[in-house]
Amino acid sequence: MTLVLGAIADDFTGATDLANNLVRAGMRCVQVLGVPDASVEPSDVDAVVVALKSRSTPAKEAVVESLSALEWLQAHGARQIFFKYCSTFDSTEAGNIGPVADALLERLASGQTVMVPAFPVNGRTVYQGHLFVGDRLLNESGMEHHPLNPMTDADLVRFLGHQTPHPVGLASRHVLSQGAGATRGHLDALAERGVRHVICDTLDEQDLDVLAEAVVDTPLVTGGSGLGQALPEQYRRRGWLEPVADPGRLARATGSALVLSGSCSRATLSQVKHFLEHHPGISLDPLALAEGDEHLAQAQAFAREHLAAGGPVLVYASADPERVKAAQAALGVARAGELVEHAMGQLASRLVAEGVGRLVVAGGETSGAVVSALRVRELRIGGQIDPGVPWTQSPMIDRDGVLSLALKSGNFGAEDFFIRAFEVLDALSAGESRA
Ligand SMILES: Nc1ncnc2c1ncn2[C@@H]1O[C@H](COP(=O)(O)OP(=O)(O)OP(=O)(O)O)[C@@H](O)[C@H]1O
Ligand SMILES: O=C(O)[C@@H](O)C(=O)CO
Repeated sequence: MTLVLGAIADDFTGATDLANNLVRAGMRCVQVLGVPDASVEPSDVDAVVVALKSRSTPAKEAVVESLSALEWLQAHGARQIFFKYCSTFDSTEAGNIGPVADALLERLASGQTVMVPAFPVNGRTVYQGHLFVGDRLLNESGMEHHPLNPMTDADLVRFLGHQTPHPVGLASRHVLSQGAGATRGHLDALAERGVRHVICDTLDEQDLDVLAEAVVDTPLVTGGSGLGQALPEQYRRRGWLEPVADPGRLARATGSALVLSGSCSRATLSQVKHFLEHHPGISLDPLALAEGDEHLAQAQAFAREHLAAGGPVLVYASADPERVKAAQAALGVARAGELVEHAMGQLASRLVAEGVGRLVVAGGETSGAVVSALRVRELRIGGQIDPGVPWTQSPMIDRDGVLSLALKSGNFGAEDFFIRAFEVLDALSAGESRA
């Protein structure tokens, strides 16, 4: 089977976000977790999104994994490659976006790629190369407190310049406003001057359409999921896609309802607060996790009791910046994160074994830890809960039935997300397959 699009996502929620937009724009798409074996054949799909957990790993590891994903996607004929990173450009100065993009370009023998992080429906826009979250610059949006990759510079041309030895350029709104032809011409002119990475301004969906038309024939595109919502129309115009009746249909969801939250992003903190006003929840503290198994056992017992009473129930490590900093000062940044992620993975596998069948996970790294612990290999994408977050399903590993999973990016979703997600799932599995 020849793929139209092969995507490599640097975290699991980001992969789901992109897959969601591709499905909503009419592509048949599957999300695989990790690089599949060479023998795995994608069938009846136009796109595969390979979800990696490479956002916060050392750059060399991220490059090796991304190239291995590329090899698999190329072996299945992908016409275009999409490197998906966060709409808030999450990475450290020594981080992975530049090195991975450079390595992919080299392997694809291509001289240039666009960088389009914007996702306007979720308030991520780029103007004069500066990334905004709503009406705030990235570095004043709360992202400056991110536990793993605090974002302290909104100027993406400058920031990416720290991550690549190659020149970084800009396609400004002024250029985009002249249409796809002018934008293509601008990119070509930059390429002639050796500009390898082009940060693209994007204010709205129309800008995404212009960009998609300008780059549909380039071997590599990079960005957030916004570009993924615009590319399928360009593929259709080229006759590469068949019409699909309902690419987001899900099976009936069963089992009890659990929320695991390891995200400390602003949106998640308000979702945790809102959930706790209506349903039971228990917090996990990395300092207590470091002392032994007792703390995790208590959380598990609490969740089990409330799941038996009907659920939904929440287990959360989500904490405000001061508490996160205190844990990191005592344990180190990596160790604090690992303790929480390990605990979330353990809870997920134990509680799913006991009957949880509907699971919401908040946070990309947290989602990576949870789906790895659950040994989930592939996700079918269903209807959307909020922009960027669909319900997905995977076969249960050790028994019959399906596990319904919603992997929520830290800053996505309305305040009532953790509660409404289960209502949306009920509606989806009652036969209304699109939210
Ligand atoms: N109380 C805490 N103290 C220190 N670290 C924590 C705490 N709670 C969670 N963490 C860690 O913070 C990190 C949060 O990253 P994660 O990717 O899960 O969320 P996010 O960044 O909000 O989501 P996304 O990447 O989807 O935007 C994880 O490594 C998690 O283990
Ligand atoms: O692009 C986004 O904001 C999300 O899909 C994401 O990557 C968060 O982890």
